Amino acid sequence: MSAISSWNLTISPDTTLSFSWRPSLPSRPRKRKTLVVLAAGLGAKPTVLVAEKLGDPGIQLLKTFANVDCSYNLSPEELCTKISLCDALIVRSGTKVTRDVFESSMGRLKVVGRAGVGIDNVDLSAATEHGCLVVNAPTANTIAAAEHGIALLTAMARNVSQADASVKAGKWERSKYVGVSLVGKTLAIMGFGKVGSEVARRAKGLGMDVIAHDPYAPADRARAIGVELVTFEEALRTTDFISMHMPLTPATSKMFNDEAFSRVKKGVRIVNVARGGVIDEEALLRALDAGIVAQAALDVFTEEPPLQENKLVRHENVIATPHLGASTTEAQEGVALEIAEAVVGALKGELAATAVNAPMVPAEVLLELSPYVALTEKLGRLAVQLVAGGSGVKFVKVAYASARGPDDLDTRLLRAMVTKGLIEPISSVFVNLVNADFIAKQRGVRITEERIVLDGSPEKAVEFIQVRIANVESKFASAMCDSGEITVEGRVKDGKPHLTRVGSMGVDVSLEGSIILCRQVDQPGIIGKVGSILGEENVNVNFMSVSRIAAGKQAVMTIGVDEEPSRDALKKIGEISAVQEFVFLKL
Ligand SMILES: NC(=O)C1=CN([C@@H]2O[C@H](COP(=O)(O)OP(=O)(O)OC[C@H]3O[C@@H](n4cnc5c(N)ncnc54)[C@H](O)[C@@H]3O)[C@@H](O)[C@H]2O)C=CC1
Ligand SMILES: O=C(O)C(=O)COP(=O)(O)O
Repeated sequence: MSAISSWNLTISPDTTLSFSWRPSLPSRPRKRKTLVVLAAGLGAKPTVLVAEKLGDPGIQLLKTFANVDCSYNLSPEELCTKISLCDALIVRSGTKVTRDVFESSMGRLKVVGRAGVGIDNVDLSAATEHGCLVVNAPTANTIAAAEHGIALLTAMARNVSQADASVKAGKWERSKYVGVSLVGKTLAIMGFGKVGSEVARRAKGLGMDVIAHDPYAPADRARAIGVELVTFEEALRTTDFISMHMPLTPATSKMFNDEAFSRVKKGVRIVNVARGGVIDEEALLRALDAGIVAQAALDVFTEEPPLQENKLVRHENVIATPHLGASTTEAQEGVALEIAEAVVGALKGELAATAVNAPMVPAEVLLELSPYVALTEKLGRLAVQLVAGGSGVKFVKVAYASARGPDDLDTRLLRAMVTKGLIEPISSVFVNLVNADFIAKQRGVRITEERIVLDGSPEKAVEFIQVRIANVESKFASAMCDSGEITVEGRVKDGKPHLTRVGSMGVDVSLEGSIILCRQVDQPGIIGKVGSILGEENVNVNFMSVSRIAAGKQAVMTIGVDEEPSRDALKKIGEISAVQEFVFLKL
């Protein structure tokens, strides 16, 4: 049995929302907390599999909360076998977390923690499809990677590795190892993110002219440290040194290929502490052989470790290190703590600040939206249960009535909750913020969102929310509104979710327990009859509202009940002669 019985996004009034974050380590840059809620129901201690060497402070922190299984160098098969017994997995760059891993976990794996930055070794689509959160440790190794980039840059320019090997071999080859100077040379940073900008700062200190190519980096951030952002073309054409700092993505894969090398300044020198895959290694070899690239310093390779006979590694103008960018004592300590905090937090159902495959909802937004989280899930649950069997749910509209401007209301969390409410009652999948959009798409449910713009004060985030299902029949005809859609509407009153409309009728019941919707001839005595059937069964009525469609003709009764009435009781309600239709809905 899984220690984590289920994940859900419910922030109901009885679910604790914790915003108490451990203070960042002094050595780590403070990050702006953007948060994701993934609440986990807790049973026994969860199990965390640490599949690669992780700093001791991280292991100790994990042990305060979980059973920790440190099993290094597992084969892919061994990892797949072990994973079905684990709630979380922590890896570095050496473990491929493939689709097979998620499939083999059979739903138990809830968090993958990447103890570092690059998440190209984790199949994010598979993680998302399996509702598994992926978190990384994005800041603690920045400086280490930047320092290693500078170490490689200077070592390459002065032939340190080759000269060292030569001296150790008993030689004294001073004229062979004349280097090139860095001062006054141009360095192009490819990927002006955390590592790239730290390399830029340091290179400026060495007297280099630094330019950068990064289609997504803000020019003012670059300008602030005296770096000009340029096009890829310009970077290739003008620079003496290139340093890679972009992530490996489909867009950056083999970004440096024959074509790119044909456009560089002859004799360019290249440093790569990003990922081997951003360079077409065969093309680099050709460029080195042709003297187009004078030297390369590589910390990362397409295949790690590279084969012994790898011609690039053995090339006399190449220096290589075994993916050491993050390998300083300080960085490994920081990374271990950063990832352990993230994984423990996610397992506890706290807020994940470094989620990679889920929208990150800022803390202040989350606090504000938390009452609507329960409301949206319950509206989704009610709406789908009103659909008559046989009509597939395909088109769902969620309308938010708010006086806020369109950019002032982040609805991703609420949409995910509607999806959860819609899909969970009719399937065995569980839905969370990670997989909601994927599951909806996979099941062919198109969820569109719209605004009902209200006048007035934008202080309250949402006044009311409607969930509408189009192109279906309803098992409770009165739930269809004039537009022919099943419609339920709710609002938050005193912090609690309330159902305020069904079809075109205004109702008012607190969304607790379950609901009986009943349309009857508007005549005295019906409420009493239904009440006594429920009373005989010991079913407590917690809320009731009656709305008349037409006086003396029809009325709809909405009854909130704490317990589920027996089939017999429901049958008896249906047999009351004035009752025209009724439906029991579980929340
Ligand atoms: N060798 C090692 O041990 C280490 C390697 N790394 C690698 O360095 C990479 C960068 O790390 P951070 O700076 O922390 O990440 P980051 O996310 O702060 O920066 C990456 C930058 O690359 C840019 N980028 C994305 N696509 C691009 C493209 N097509 N062309 C140019 N720029 C592009 C992004 O806009 C972003 O500014 C990581 O993804 C990881 O692969 C990071 C740490 C250690
Ligand atoms: O953080 C990264 O992206 C790195 O490449 C570091 O990799 P490592 O954790 O040292 O295997």
